[in-house]
Amino acid sequence: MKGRDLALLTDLYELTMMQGYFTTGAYNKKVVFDLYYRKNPSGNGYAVTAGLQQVIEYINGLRFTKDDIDYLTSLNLFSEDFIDFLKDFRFSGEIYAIPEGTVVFPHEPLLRVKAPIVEAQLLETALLNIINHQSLIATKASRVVWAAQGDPVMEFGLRRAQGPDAGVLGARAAVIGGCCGTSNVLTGKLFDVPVKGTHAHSWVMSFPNEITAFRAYAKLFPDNCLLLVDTYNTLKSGVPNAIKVFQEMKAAGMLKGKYGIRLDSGDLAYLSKCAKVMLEEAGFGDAIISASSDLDENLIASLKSQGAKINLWGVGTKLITSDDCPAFGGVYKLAAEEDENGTFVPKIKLSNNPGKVTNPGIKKVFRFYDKNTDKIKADLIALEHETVDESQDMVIRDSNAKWRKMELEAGTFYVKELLVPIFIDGKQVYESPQTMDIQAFCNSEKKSLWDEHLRLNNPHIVPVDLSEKLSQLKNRLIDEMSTN
Ligand SMILES: Nc1ncnc2c1ncn2[C@@H]1O[C@H](COP(=O)(O)OP(=O)(O)OP(=O)(O)O)[C@@H](O)[C@H]1O
Ligand SMILES: O=P(O)(O)OC[C@H]1O[C@H](OP(=O)(O)OP(=O)(O)O)[C@H](O)[C@@H]1O
Ligand SMILES: O=C(O)c1cccnc1
Repeated sequence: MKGRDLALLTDLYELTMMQGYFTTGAYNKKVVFDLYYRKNPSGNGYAVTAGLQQVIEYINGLRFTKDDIDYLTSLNLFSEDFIDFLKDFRFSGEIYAIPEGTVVFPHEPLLRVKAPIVEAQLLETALLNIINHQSLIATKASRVVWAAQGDPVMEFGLRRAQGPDAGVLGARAAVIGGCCGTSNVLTGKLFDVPVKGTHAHSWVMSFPNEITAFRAYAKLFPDNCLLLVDTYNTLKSGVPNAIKVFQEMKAAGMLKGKYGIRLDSGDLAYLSKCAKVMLEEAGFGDAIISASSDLDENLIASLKSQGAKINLWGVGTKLITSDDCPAFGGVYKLAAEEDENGTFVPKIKLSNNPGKVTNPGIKKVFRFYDKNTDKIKADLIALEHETVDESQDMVIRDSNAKWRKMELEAGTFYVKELLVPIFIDGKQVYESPQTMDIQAFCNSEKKSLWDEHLRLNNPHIVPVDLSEKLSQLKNRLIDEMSTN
Protein backbone atom coordinates (compact mmCIF):
# COMPACT_ATOMS: atom_id res chain seq x y z
CA MET A 1 0.00 0.00 0.00
CA LYS A 2 2.85 2.33 0.92
CA GLY A 3 3.85 4.49 -2.00
CA ARG A 4 0.81 3.58 -4.10
CA ASP A 5 -1.69 6.15 -5.31
CA LEU A 6 -4.94 4.86 -3.88
CA ALA A 7 -7.12 7.98 -3.84
CA LEU A 8 -9.26 6.45 -6.60
CA LEU A 9 -9.56 3.14 -4.75
CA THR A 10 -13.16 4.02 -4.02
CA ASP A 11 -16.67 3.64 -5.36
CA LEU A 12 -17.86 6.35 -7.71
CA TYR A 13 -20.72 7.22 -5.36
CA GLU A 14 -18.30 8.38 -2.67
CA LEU A 15 -16.99 11.00 -5.12
CA THR A 16 -20.41 12.04 -6.41
CA MET A 17 -21.64 12.42 -2.81
CA MET A 18 -18.48 14.39 -2.00
CA GLN A 19 -19.27 16.74 -4.87
CA GLY A 20 -22.80 17.01 -3.48
CA TYR A 21 -21.53 17.95 0.00
CA PHE A 22 -19.15 20.40 -1.64
CA THR A 23 -21.83 22.06 -3.74
CA THR A 24 -24.34 22.40 -0.92
CA GLY A 25 -21.64 23.86 1.31
CA ALA A 26 -22.05 21.05 3.86
CA TYR A 27 -18.65 19.56 3.18
CA ASN A 28 -16.98 20.99 6.26
CA LYS A 29 -19.61 19.66 8.63
CA LYS A 30 -17.89 17.12 10.86
CA VAL A 31 -19.33 13.63 11.13
CA VAL A 32 -18.50 10.38 12.84
CA PHE A 33 -18.50 7.05 11.02
CA ASP A 34 -18.07 3.62 12.66
CA LEU A 35 -16.55 0.65 10.89
CA TYR A 36 -17.90 -2.56 12.40
CA TYR A 37 -19.07 -6.02 11.37
CA ARG A 38 -22.21 -7.94 12.22
CA LYS A 39 -21.35 -11.63 12.24
CA ASN A 40 -18.20 -13.62 12.97
CA PRO A 41 -16.91 -15.43 9.88
CA SER A 42 -17.02 -19.24 9.57
CA GLY A 43 -19.28 -19.56 12.64
CA ASN A 44 -16.36 -18.52 14.84
CA GLY A 45 -16.81 -17.17 18.35
CA TYR A 46 -14.69 -14.07 17.71
CA ALA A 47 -12.78 -12.28 14.96
CA VAL A 48 -9.19 -11.06 14.79
CA THR A 49 -8.96 -7.49 13.56
CA ALA A 50 -6.24 -6.81 10.99
CA GLY A 51 -5.27 -4.28 8.32
CA LEU A 52 -4.70 -1.16 10.40
CA GLN A 53 -1.12 -0.70 9.17
CA GLN A 54 -2.38 -0.55 5.58
CA VAL A 55 -5.12 1.89 6.64
CA ILE A 56 -2.45 4.15 8.12
CA GLU A 57 -0.39 3.97 4.92
CA TYR A 58 -3.48 4.69 2.84
CA ILE A 59 -4.41 7.77 4.90
CA ASN A 60 -0.86 9.11 4.89
CA GLY A 61 -0.63 8.75 1.12
CA LEU A 62 -4.11 10.08 0.36
CA ARG A 63 -3.64 12.65 -2.44
CA PHE A 64 -5.20 13.05 -5.86
CA THR A 65 -2.29 13.01 -8.31
CA LYS A 66 -2.31 14.96 -11.54
CA ASP A 67 -3.22 11.74 -13.36
CA ASP A 68 -6.11 11.13 -10.98
CA ILE A 69 -7.34 14.68 -11.51
CA ASP A 70 -7.08 14.34 -15.30
CA TYR A 71 -9.02 11.09 -15.18
CA LEU A 72 -11.77 12.51 -12.97
CA THR A 73 -12.00 15.56 -15.23
CA SER A 74 -12.35 13.29 -18.26
CA LEU A 75 -15.47 11.71 -16.75
CA ASN A 76 -17.36 14.99 -17.24
CA LEU A 77 -19.17 14.37 -13.96
CA PHE A 78 -17.50 16.84 -11.66
CA SER A 79 -17.50 20.63 -11.46
CA GLU A 80 -14.32 22.62 -11.91
CA ASP A 81 -14.57 23.95 -8.35
CA PHE A 82 -14.81 20.45 -6.93
CA ILE A 83 -11.92 19.22 -9.05
CA ASP A 84 -9.84 22.17 -7.79
CA PHE A 85 -10.79 21.23 -4.24
CA LEU A 86 -9.59 17.67 -4.81
CA LYS A 87 -6.17 18.93 -5.94
CA ASP A 88 -5.33 19.93 -2.37
CA PHE A 89 -7.27 17.17 -0.64
CA ARG A 90 -5.71 15.84 2.60
CA PHE A 91 -7.19 13.92 5.50
CA SER A 92 -7.46 16.36 8.41
CA GLY A 93 -9.57 14.34 10.83
CA GLU A 94 -9.34 11.91 13.71
CA ILE A 95 -9.26 8.11 13.63
CA TYR A 96 -9.52 5.79 16.61
CA ALA A 97 -9.08 2.06 16.06
CA ILE A 98 -8.79 -1.25 17.87
CA PRO A 99 -5.17 -2.40 17.36
CA GLU A 100 -4.45 -5.25 14.95
CA GLY A 101 -4.45 -8.73 16.42
CA THR A 102 -7.15 -7.89 18.97
CA VAL A 103 -9.95 -10.37 19.49
CA VAL A 104 -13.18 -8.53 18.62
CA PHE A 105 -16.91 -9.18 18.49
CA PRO A 106 -19.83 -8.13 16.28
CA HIS A 107 -21.08 -4.52 16.44
CA GLU A 108 -17.94 -3.16 18.12
CA PRO A 109 -16.47 -0.19 16.25
CA LEU A 110 -13.14 -1.49 14.94
CA LEU A 111 -12.44 1.98 13.62
CA ARG A 112 -14.06 5.34 14.30
CA VAL A 113 -13.54 8.24 11.92
CA LYS A 114 -14.34 11.84 12.91
CA ALA A 115 -13.74 14.27 10.05
CA PRO A 116 -15.41 16.74 7.70
CA ILE A 117 -18.03 14.73 5.83
CA VAL A 118 -16.30 15.22 2.51
CA GLU A 119 -13.22 13.43 3.89
CA ALA A 120 -14.92 10.77 6.00
CA GLN A 121 -17.11 9.76 3.07
CA LEU A 122 -14.16 9.16 0.74
CA LEU A 123 -12.54 6.73 3.18
CA GLU A 124 -15.48 4.34 3.34
CA THR A 125 -14.68 1.98 0.49
CA ALA A 126 -10.92 1.76 0.96
CA LEU A 127 -11.14 1.24 4.72
CA LEU A 128 -13.70 -1.50 4.32
CA ASN A 129 -11.70 -3.14 1.55
CA ILE A 130 -8.55 -3.25 3.69
CA ILE A 131 -10.04 -4.19 7.07
CA ASN A 132 -12.59 -6.67 5.72
CA HIS A 133 -9.99 -8.65 3.80
CA GLN A 134 -7.29 -8.91 6.42
CA SER A 135 -9.66 -9.47 9.33
CA LEU A 136 -11.27 -12.30 7.37
CA ILE A 137 -7.96 -14.07 6.72
CA ALA A 138 -6.55 -13.42 10.20
CA THR A 139 -9.69 -14.97 11.69
CA LYS A 140 -9.54 -17.96 9.36
CA ALA A 141 -5.86 -18.46 10.18
CA SER A 142 -6.66 -18.31 13.87
CA ARG A 143 -9.15 -21.17 13.40
CA VAL A 144 -6.67 -23.25 11.40
CA VAL A 145 -3.94 -22.68 13.99
CA TRP A 146 -6.32 -23.58 16.81
CA ALA A 147 -7.15 -26.87 15.07
CA ALA A 148 -3.44 -27.69 14.77
CA GLN A 149 -3.20 -27.71 18.59
CA GLY A 150 0.24 -26.17 18.88
CA ASP A 151 1.78 -27.64 15.72
CA PRO A 152 3.16 -24.93 13.44
CA VAL A 153 1.09 -23.98 10.38
CA MET A 154 2.74 -22.60 7.23
CA GLU A 155 0.72 -20.39 4.88
CA PHE A 156 1.01 -21.75 1.31
CA GLY A 157 -1.77 -19.95 -0.57
CA LEU A 158 -0.20 -17.34 -2.87
CA ARG A 159 -0.73 -19.31 -6.08
CA ARG A 160 -4.46 -19.59 -5.43
CA ALA A 161 -5.12 -16.24 -3.79
CA GLN A 162 -7.43 -13.82 -5.57
CA GLY A 163 -4.58 -11.86 -7.13
CA PRO A 164 -1.30 -10.40 -5.85
CA ASP A 165 -2.69 -8.06 -3.16
CA ALA A 166 -4.86 -10.77 -1.63
CA GLY A 167 -1.83 -13.08 -1.67
CA VAL A 168 0.60 -10.63 -0.09
CA LEU A 169 -1.67 -9.00 2.48
CA GLY A 170 -3.55 -12.26 3.06
CA ALA A 171 -0.27 -13.92 4.04
CA ARG A 172 0.44 -11.00 6.40
CA ALA A 173 -2.99 -11.47 7.97
CA ALA A 174 -2.47 -15.24 8.20
CA VAL A 175 0.73 -14.64 10.15
CA ILE A 176 -1.10 -12.23 12.46
CA GLY A 177 -3.70 -14.97 13.00
CA GLY A 178 -0.95 -17.38 14.07
CA CYS A 179 0.76 -18.98 11.06
CA CYS A 180 4.45 -19.56 11.80
CA GLY A 181 5.45 -18.27 8.38
CA THR A 182 4.56 -18.16 4.73
CA SER A 183 5.85 -19.45 1.42
CA ASN A 184 5.19 -15.93 0.08
CA VAL A 185 8.59 -14.31 -0.33
CA LEU A 186 7.28 -10.79 -1.00
CA THR A 187 5.29 -10.91 2.24
CA GLY A 188 8.44 -12.08 3.98
CA LYS A 189 10.39 -9.14 2.64
CA LEU A 190 7.73 -6.47 3.13
CA PHE A 191 6.68 -7.47 6.63
CA ASP A 192 9.74 -9.19 8.01
CA VAL A 193 7.99 -12.50 8.68
CA PRO A 194 9.59 -15.96 8.36
CA VAL A 195 9.52 -17.53 4.89
CA LYS A 196 9.17 -21.29 4.79
CA GLY A 197 8.93 -24.11 2.30
CA THR A 198 9.77 -27.53 0.96
CA HIS A 199 9.94 -28.43 -2.74
CA ALA A 200 7.45 -29.29 -5.50
CA HIS A 201 6.71 -32.45 -7.47
CA SER A 202 8.45 -30.84 -10.46
CA TRP A 203 11.75 -31.11 -8.56
CA VAL A 204 11.38 -34.86 -8.26
CA MET A 205 10.08 -35.21 -11.82
CA SER A 206 13.01 -33.26 -13.25
CA PHE A 207 15.46 -35.99 -12.15
CA PRO A 208 15.77 -39.48 -13.65
CA ASN A 209 14.46 -40.94 -10.40
CA GLU A 210 13.21 -39.99 -6.94
CA ILE A 211 16.31 -40.87 -4.93
CA THR A 212 18.57 -38.75 -7.13
CA ALA A 213 16.18 -35.84 -6.65
CA PHE A 214 16.17 -36.31 -2.86
CA ARG A 215 19.99 -36.60 -2.73
CA ALA A 216 20.40 -33.42 -4.75
CA TYR A 217 17.98 -31.53 -2.51
CA ALA A 218 19.64 -32.81 0.66
CA LYS A 219 23.02 -31.69 -0.64
CA LEU A 220 21.70 -28.21 -1.37
CA PHE A 221 19.60 -27.71 1.77
CA PRO A 222 20.87 -30.05 4.49
CA ASP A 223 19.61 -27.77 7.27
CA ASN A 224 16.03 -27.65 6.10
CA CYS A 225 15.50 -30.86 4.24
CA LEU A 226 11.79 -31.65 3.91
CA LEU A 227 11.33 -34.17 1.10
CA LEU A 228 8.04 -34.47 -0.79
CA VAL A 229 7.38 -38.20 -0.80
CA ASP A 230 4.19 -38.67 -2.84
CA THR A 231 5.30 -38.14 -6.46
CA TYR A 232 5.27 -41.88 -7.30
CA ASN A 233 4.28 -44.03 -4.33
CA THR A 234 4.42 -42.64 -0.80
CA LEU A 235 5.01 -45.83 1.17
CA LYS A 236 6.72 -47.98 -1.45
CA SER A 237 9.21 -45.45 -2.75
CA GLY A 238 8.85 -41.93 -1.26
CA VAL A 239 9.36 -42.70 2.42
CA PRO A 240 11.98 -45.48 1.85
CA ASN A 241 13.97 -43.18 -0.44
CA ALA A 242 13.75 -40.32 2.06
CA ILE A 243 15.02 -42.68 4.80
CA LYS A 244 17.92 -43.77 2.58
CA VAL A 245 18.90 -40.14 2.06
CA PHE A 246 18.60 -39.34 5.79
CA GLN A 247 20.90 -42.33 6.50
CA GLU A 248 23.42 -41.02 3.99
CA MET A 249 23.20 -37.52 5.49
CA LYS A 250 23.67 -38.93 8.98
CA ALA A 251 26.69 -40.94 7.89
CA ALA A 252 28.17 -37.79 6.34
CA GLY A 253 27.47 -35.78 9.52
CA MET A 254 25.01 -33.58 7.61
CA LEU A 255 21.86 -34.34 9.56
CA LYS A 256 21.99 -31.40 11.94
CA GLY A 257 19.07 -29.17 11.02
CA LYS A 258 15.39 -29.70 10.36
CA TYR A 259 14.61 -32.71 8.24
CA GLY A 260 11.62 -34.85 7.39
CA ILE A 261 8.97 -35.46 4.79
CA ARG A 262 5.92 -33.80 3.26
CA LEU A 263 2.78 -35.76 2.39
CA ASP A 264 0.60 -34.09 -0.24
CA SER A 265 -2.01 -36.68 -1.25
CA GLY A 266 -3.77 -39.86 -0.21
CA ASP A 267 -5.08 -40.70 3.24
CA LEU A 268 -2.97 -38.36 5.34
CA ALA A 269 -3.85 -40.04 8.65
CA TYR A 270 -2.97 -43.50 7.44
CA LEU A 271 0.12 -42.45 5.51
CA SER A 272 1.48 -40.34 8.36
CA LYS A 273 1.09 -43.21 10.82
CA CYS A 274 2.85 -45.63 8.47
CA ALA A 275 5.57 -43.09 7.71
CA LYS A 276 6.09 -42.45 11.43
CA VAL A 277 6.61 -46.17 12.09
CA MET A 278 9.03 -46.47 9.16
CA LEU A 279 11.00 -43.39 10.21
CA GLU A 280 11.13 -44.51 13.86
CA GLU A 281 12.29 -48.01 12.93
CA ALA A 282 15.09 -46.42 10.92
CA GLY A 283 16.11 -44.30 13.90
CA PHE A 284 14.55 -41.06 12.63
CA GLY A 285 11.84 -40.60 15.25
CA ASP A 286 12.47 -36.86 15.35
CA ALA A 287 11.87 -36.37 11.63
CA ILE A 288 9.21 -33.79 10.81
CA ILE A 289 6.11 -35.18 9.12
CA SER A 290 4.47 -32.32 7.31
CA ALA A 291 1.30 -32.42 5.27
CA SER A 292 -0.56 -30.33 2.74
CA SER A 293 -3.46 -31.13 0.40
CA ASP A 294 -6.56 -28.97 0.47
CA LEU A 295 -6.43 -28.64 4.23
CA ASP A 296 -8.56 -26.41 6.40
CA GLU A 297 -9.36 -26.26 10.11
CA ASN A 298 -12.00 -28.98 9.93
CA LEU A 299 -9.76 -31.42 8.09
CA ILE A 300 -6.89 -30.74 10.44
CA ALA A 301 -9.20 -31.31 13.43
CA SER A 302 -10.39 -34.55 11.83
CA LEU A 303 -6.84 -35.72 11.11
CA LYS A 304 -5.89 -34.95 14.71
CA SER A 305 -8.82 -37.00 15.97
CA GLN A 306 -7.75 -39.86 13.67
CA GLY A 307 -4.37 -39.87 15.40
CA ALA A 308 -2.46 -38.59 12.37
CA LYS A 309 1.27 -38.28 13.08
CA ILE A 310 1.62 -34.93 11.37
CA ASN A 311 3.47 -32.18 13.22
CA LEU A 312 3.79 -29.44 10.60
CA TRP A 313 0.94 -28.24 8.41
CA GLY A 314 0.97 -26.41 5.07
CA VAL A 315 -2.33 -24.71 4.33
CA GLY A 316 -2.97 -22.86 1.10
CA THR A 317 -6.13 -22.42 -0.92
CA LYS A 318 -8.74 -22.75 1.80
CA LEU A 319 -6.95 -20.34 4.13
CA ILE A 320 -5.94 -17.60 1.72
CA THR A 321 -9.42 -17.53 0.13
CA SER A 322 -11.31 -18.21 3.38
CA ASP A 323 -13.05 -20.71 1.22
CA ASP A 324 -16.10 -21.46 3.43
CA CYS A 325 -16.77 -17.77 4.14
CA PRO A 326 -15.52 -15.45 1.42
CA ALA A 327 -16.46 -12.07 2.96
CA PHE A 328 -16.10 -10.47 6.38
CA GLY A 329 -19.13 -8.22 6.06
CA GLY A 330 -17.76 -5.08 7.73
CA VAL A 331 -19.82 -1.92 7.20
CA TYR A 332 -19.16 1.82 7.63
CA LYS A 333 -22.08 3.74 9.08
CA LEU A 334 -22.72 7.34 10.01
CA ALA A 335 -23.12 7.61 13.80
CA ALA A 336 -23.15 11.35 14.51
CA GLU A 337 -22.92 14.75 12.86
CA GLU A 338 -21.99 18.18 14.13
CA ASP A 339 -24.68 20.86 14.35
CA GLU A 340 -24.25 24.64 13.94
CA ASN A 341 -23.17 24.91 17.60
CA GLY A 342 -20.42 22.37 17.23
CA THR A 343 -22.36 19.70 19.15
CA PHE A 344 -22.36 16.16 17.78
CA VAL A 345 -25.90 14.95 17.20
CA PRO A 346 -26.35 11.15 17.19
CA LYS A 347 -27.71 9.54 14.01
CA ILE A 348 -29.39 6.19 13.49
CA LYS A 349 -30.24 3.98 10.54
CA LEU A 350 -33.35 1.85 10.94
CA SER A 351 -33.94 -1.56 9.42
CA ASN A 352 -36.60 -4.22 9.50
CA ASN A 353 -33.84 -6.50 10.67
CA PRO A 354 -33.12 -5.51 14.32
CA GLY A 355 -29.48 -6.58 13.96
CA LYS A 356 -29.04 -3.99 11.23
CA VAL A 357 -30.28 -0.99 13.22
CA THR A 358 -27.14 1.07 13.83
CA ASN A 359 -25.82 2.18 17.23
CA PRO A 360 -26.00 5.99 17.33
CA GLY A 361 -23.54 8.47 18.81
CA ILE A 362 -19.80 8.63 19.39
CA LYS A 363 -18.89 5.39 21.05
CA LYS A 364 -16.12 3.51 22.76
CA VAL A 365 -15.66 -0.11 23.80
CA PHE A 366 -14.86 -1.32 27.32
CA ARG A 367 -13.57 -4.84 27.86
CA PHE A 368 -14.14 -6.49 31.24
CA TYR A 369 -11.60 -9.07 32.41
CA ASP A 370 -11.81 -11.46 35.33
CA LYS A 371 -9.14 -10.44 37.86
CA ASN A 372 -8.23 -14.03 38.76
CA THR A 373 -8.05 -15.58 35.31
CA ASP A 374 -7.43 -12.56 33.03
CA LYS A 375 -10.15 -14.01 30.78
CA ILE A 376 -12.65 -11.75 29.05
CA LYS A 377 -15.98 -11.62 30.87
CA ALA A 378 -17.84 -9.25 28.54
CA ASP A 379 -17.60 -6.14 26.38
CA LEU A 380 -19.62 -2.97 26.73
CA ILE A 381 -20.24 -0.48 23.94
CA ALA A 382 -20.77 2.90 25.58
CA LEU A 383 -20.94 6.58 24.71
CA GLU A 384 -17.72 8.56 24.45
CA HIS A 385 -18.08 10.46 27.72
CA GLU A 386 -18.98 7.38 29.80
CA THR A 387 -16.58 5.84 32.28
CA VAL A 388 -16.59 2.58 34.21
CA ASP A 389 -15.95 2.63 37.94
CA GLU A 390 -14.11 -0.59 38.81
CA SER A 391 -15.04 -0.10 42.48
CA GLN A 392 -18.75 -0.50 41.69
CA ASP A 393 -20.66 -3.70 40.88
CA MET A 394 -21.66 -3.98 37.22
CA VAL A 395 -24.43 -5.80 35.41
CA ILE A 396 -23.79 -6.77 31.80
CA ARG A 397 -26.53 -8.11 29.59
CA ASP A 398 -26.29 -9.81 26.25
CA SER A 399 -27.63 -7.13 23.90
CA ASN A 400 -29.11 -9.88 21.70
CA ALA A 401 -30.78 -11.51 24.68
CA LYS A 402 -31.32 -8.89 27.37
CA TRP A 403 -32.71 -11.46 29.84
CA ARG A 404 -29.23 -13.02 30.01
CA LYS A 405 -27.34 -11.02 32.57
CA MET A 406 -23.94 -11.29 34.17
CA GLU A 407 -23.27 -9.68 37.53
CA LEU A 408 -19.73 -8.47 38.02
CA GLU A 409 -18.83 -7.83 41.62
CA ALA A 410 -16.53 -4.89 42.35
CA GLY A 411 -12.98 -6.11 42.97
CA THR A 412 -13.35 -9.18 40.75
CA PHE A 413 -12.85 -7.46 37.41
CA TYR A 414 -10.77 -4.87 35.60
CA VAL A 415 -11.51 -2.89 32.50
CA LYS A 416 -9.62 -1.89 29.36
CA GLU A 417 -10.67 0.49 26.61
CA LEU A 418 -10.17 -0.98 23.17
CA LEU A 419 -10.16 2.03 20.82
CA VAL A 420 -6.89 3.97 20.71
CA PRO A 421 -6.03 7.16 18.82
CA ILE A 422 -4.39 6.60 15.42
CA PHE A 423 -4.76 10.02 13.74
CA ILE A 424 -5.45 13.35 15.45
CA ASP A 425 -5.95 16.45 13.30
CA GLY A 426 -4.79 14.44 10.30
CA LYS A 427 -1.45 13.54 11.94
CA GLN A 428 -0.47 9.97 12.72
CA VAL A 429 -0.07 9.48 16.47
CA TYR A 430 0.27 5.68 16.55
CA GLU A 431 3.15 3.47 15.38
CA SER A 432 2.07 0.19 13.91
CA PRO A 433 3.98 -2.71 15.54
CA GLN A 434 5.98 -5.21 13.48
CA THR A 435 3.87 -8.07 12.11
CA MET A 436 5.50 -10.71 14.36
CA ASP A 437 4.83 -8.50 17.38
CA ILE A 438 1.19 -8.25 16.29
CA GLN A 439 1.16 -12.06 16.11
CA ALA A 440 2.53 -12.30 19.66
CA PHE A 441 -0.12 -9.83 20.82
CA CYS A 442 -2.82 -11.83 19.02
CA ASN A 443 -1.61 -15.01 20.75
CA SER A 444 -1.98 -13.29 24.11
CA GLU A 445 -5.41 -12.03 23.08
CA LYS A 446 -6.56 -15.59 22.36
CA LYS A 447 -5.39 -16.60 25.83
CA SER A 448 -7.99 -14.20 27.19
CA LEU A 449 -10.71 -16.50 25.81
CA TRP A 450 -11.79 -19.85 27.23
CA ASP A 451 -11.56 -22.98 25.07
CA GLU A 452 -15.35 -22.84 24.88
CA HIS A 453 -15.08 -19.53 23.01
CA LEU A 454 -12.26 -20.76 20.80
CA ARG A 455 -13.74 -24.04 19.59
CA LEU A 456 -14.56 -24.27 15.91
CA ASN A 457 -18.25 -25.12 16.04
CA ASN A 458 -21.03 -23.61 18.11
CA PRO A 459 -18.65 -21.73 20.41
CA HIS A 460 -19.78 -19.94 23.55
CA ILE A 461 -20.41 -16.27 22.78
CA VAL A 462 -18.84 -13.48 24.80
CA PRO A 463 -21.65 -11.08 25.79
CA VAL A 464 -21.46 -7.64 24.21
CA ASP A 465 -23.80 -5.15 25.85
CA LEU A 466 -24.81 -1.57 25.14
CA SER A 467 -24.50 0.79 28.10
CA GLU A 468 -27.72 2.00 29.66
CA LYS A 469 -27.18 5.46 28.21
CA LEU A 470 -26.49 4.13 24.71
CA SER A 471 -29.53 1.83 24.89
CA GLN A 472 -31.75 4.73 25.95
CA LEU A 473 -30.38 6.92 23.18
CA LYS A 474 -30.93 4.17 20.63
CA ASN A 475 -34.50 3.55 21.78
CA ARG A 476 -35.27 7.27 21.75
CA LEU A 477 -33.95 7.64 18.19
CA ILE A 478 -35.80 4.53 17.05
CA ASP A 479 -39.04 6.09 18.38
CA GLU A 480 -38.30 9.46 16.81
CA MET A 481 -37.22 8.19 13.42
CA SER A 482 -39.87 5.52 13.01
CA THR A 483 -42.55 8.22 13.15
CA ASN A 484 -40.69 10.24 10.49
N1 LIG B 1 -7.57 -39.26 6.72
C1 LIG B 1 -8.26 -38.32 6.11
N2 LIG B 1 -9.45 -37.96 6.57
C2 LIG B 1 -10.17 -37.02 5.96
N3 LIG B 1 -9.77 -36.38 4.86
C3 LIG B 1 -8.57 -36.68 4.33
C4 LIG B 1 -7.76 -37.68 4.93
N4 LIG B 1 -6.64 -37.78 4.20
C5 LIG B 1 -6.73 -36.88 3.20
N5 LIG B 1 -7.88 -36.22 3.27
C6 LIG B 1 -8.38 -35.15 2.40
O1 LIG B 1 -9.08 -35.75 1.34
C7 LIG B 1 -8.94 -35.00 0.15
C8 LIG B 1 -8.39 -35.92 -0.94
O2 LIG B 1 -8.28 -35.19 -2.10
P1 LIG B 1 -8.23 -35.83 -3.55
O3 LIG B 1 -9.39 -36.73 -3.75
O4 LIG B 1 -8.07 -34.74 -4.54
O5 LIG B 1 -6.97 -36.74 -3.53
P2 LIG B 1 -5.47 -36.54 -3.26
O6 LIG B 1 -5.12 -37.66 -2.37
O7 LIG B 1 -5.14 -35.16 -2.79
O8 LIG B 1 -4.82 -36.81 -4.66
P3 LIG B 1 -4.05 -35.95 -5.73
O9 LIG B 1 -3.24 -34.89 -5.04
O10 LIG B 1 -3.19 -36.93 -6.39
O11 LIG B 1 -5.12 -35.36 -6.59
C9 LIG B 1 -7.98 -33.86 0.48
O12 LIG B 1 -8.73 -32.69 0.77
C10 LIG B 1 -7.29 -34.33 1.74
O13 LIG B 1 -6.88 -33.26 2.59
O1 LIG C 1 -3.54 -27.70 -1.05
P1 LIG C 1 -3.35 -26.32 -0.58
O2 LIG C 1 -3.89 -26.10 0.80
O3 LIG C 1 -3.82 -25.29 -1.55
O4 LIG C 1 -1.74 -26.11 -0.37
C1 LIG C 1 -0.88 -25.73 -1.36
C2 LIG C 1 -0.79 -26.77 -2.43
O5 LIG C 1 -0.02 -26.20 -3.45
C3 LIG C 1 0.88 -27.18 -3.92
O6 LIG C 1 0.27 -27.97 -4.88
P2 LIG C 1 0.42 -27.74 -6.43
O7 LIG C 1 -0.32 -28.86 -7.08
O8 LIG C 1 0.03 -26.36 -6.84
O9 LIG C 1 1.98 -27.87 -6.73
P3 LIG C 1 2.98 -29.04 -6.41
O10 LIG C 1 3.40 -29.56 -7.71
O11 LIG C 1 4.07 -28.38 -5.65
O12 LIG C 1 2.24 -30.03 -5.60
C4 LIG C 1 1.20 -27.97 -2.69
O13 LIG C 1 1.73 -29.21 -3.00
C5 LIG C 1 -0.09 -28.04 -1.97
O14 LIG C 1 -0.82 -29.17 -2.33
O1 LIG D 1 7.04 -24.94 0.00
C1 LIG D 1 6.08 -25.69 -0.21
O2 LIG D 1 6.06 -26.88 0.12
C2 LIG D 1 4.86 -25.14 -0.90
C3 LIG D 1 4.78 -23.83 -1.25
C4 LIG D 1 3.65 -23.35 -1.88
C5 LIG D 1 2.61 -24.18 -2.12
N1 LIG D 1 2.69 -25.48 -1.77
C6 LIG D 1 3.79 -25.95 -1.16
